[in-house]
Amino acid sequence: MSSPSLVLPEHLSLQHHQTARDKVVSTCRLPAGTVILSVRSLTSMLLPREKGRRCDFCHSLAPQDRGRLQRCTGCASYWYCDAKCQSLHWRTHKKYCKHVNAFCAERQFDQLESHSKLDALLLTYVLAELSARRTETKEGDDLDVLMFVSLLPGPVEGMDAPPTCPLSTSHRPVQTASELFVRCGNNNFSIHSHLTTIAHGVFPLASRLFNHSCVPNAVAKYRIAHAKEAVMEIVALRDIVPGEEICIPYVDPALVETRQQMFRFTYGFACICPSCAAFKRIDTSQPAPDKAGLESLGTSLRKFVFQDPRPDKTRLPSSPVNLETVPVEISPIFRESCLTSLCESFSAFSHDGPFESALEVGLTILAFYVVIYPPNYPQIGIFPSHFPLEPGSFLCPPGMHLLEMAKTAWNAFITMEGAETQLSGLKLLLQVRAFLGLSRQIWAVIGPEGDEGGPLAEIQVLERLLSEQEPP
Ligand SMILES: C[S@@+](CC[C@H](N)C(=O)[O-])C[C@H]1O[C@@H](n2cnc3c(N)ncnc32)[C@H](O)[C@@H]1O
Repeated sequence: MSSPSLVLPEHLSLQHHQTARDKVVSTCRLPAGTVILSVRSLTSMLLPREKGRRCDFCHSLAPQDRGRLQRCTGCASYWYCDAKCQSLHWRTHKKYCKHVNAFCAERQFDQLESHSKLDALLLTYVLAELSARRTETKEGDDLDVLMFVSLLPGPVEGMDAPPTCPLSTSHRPVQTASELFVRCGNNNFSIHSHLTTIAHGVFPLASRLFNHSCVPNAVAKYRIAHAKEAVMEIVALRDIVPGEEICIPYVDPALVETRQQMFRFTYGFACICPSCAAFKRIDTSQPAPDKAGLESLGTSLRKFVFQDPRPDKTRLPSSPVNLETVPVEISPIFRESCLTSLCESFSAFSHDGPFESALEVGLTILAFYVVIYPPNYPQIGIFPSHFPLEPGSFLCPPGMHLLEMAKTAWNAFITMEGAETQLSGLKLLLQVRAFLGLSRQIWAVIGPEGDEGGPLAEIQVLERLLSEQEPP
């Protein structure tokens, strides 16, 4: 399918890519924090666990000051902030409102696996959106639709499209459900708020432009606002030089083992980057390290990354460290099961104590992230109960690791027993300040995203508490 002509902002240009058709490069220097592109979704779909908590149109949380969300009286299965969001959604929702409950109750839908149910609903929404646009334009497809149907198909070509909900419309899209379905899997983004996935969305221009990198120089964030469709913003993580390709991560780079499968099965390519090549040095046919092995690898990793493994001596490295530079004897710690155990321990210790153990394990996780993620990556915390992941989704709650470390050091400080010295208290306060400072630096680059509040608001609260402890 030929591509519609692209009108790009002046700071971007499209060039040929050896295997991924095209790539987008910067035409000038783009400083860290630049919003490189801002685009609205063609369509988006709330995840089932968010239904009734968030508006089906704008995805905002139920407003606390205005009480509960309002239900669609037609199907009673879609919820809105108010009449404004409902009427904005009605242009597409009216096409399946009458049929959606019966469709979801049918055996054919009910027997699908949960990821296929999501595919079926997303495909229904794409069909409803295309049909609404045909009704509105009467002249054929608009640029967004042409862009979507010109996207590279994923590796599901030849696979049957899932069943879709019948639509009430006299303007059916000209494209078949299969033609659209093969472009949904590899061109579908997880919309997140404070790093928690809340919805999936299709953003054709972003899909057309950005290839994947395991060490990306940009990331996608989302702006959610009442009565507006979700907006994706692509933000530069570091200064990008003229002529440099701009890439985003399609999967969480911390998934060093499963990311290869996701590239192959969801996106249809094999990643040959240096980080993926370095992972091949690890013999995954061997059992993963046991508890004692993990502890000793953790100490070695902290020593390698921070020079001094003691929590109060932590300094981030001045020169870049990455998977390629990690000594091969430490590299088994990058097995995914190790990260899961570390995160489980951190979660338990930082909740119930002992906080010193939480800080030690937390530092090992931080060392892991410093190796895996590029600078200013919003340090995604890991939540082990989210395994196994849906393809293409990111590891999400409980939020940014550095902020969790600051909170843990704060909790250690406020629960200190009388016998502990003033010096220990001072050391803990220094740690709170150091972790908060690093966290603030990252969020200053990323900027506001998702719902109101979030990490920036939490940082402010902790900064205030900290200032009350310090002499004026
Ligand atoms: C969202 S599209 C990227 C846009 C694409 N460059 C274009 O010209 O339309 C995703 C597809 O691009 C290809 N792709 C993206 N990143 C890649 C990479 N790092 N290496 C090889 N292929 C890649 C894969 O075929 C993938 O399914």
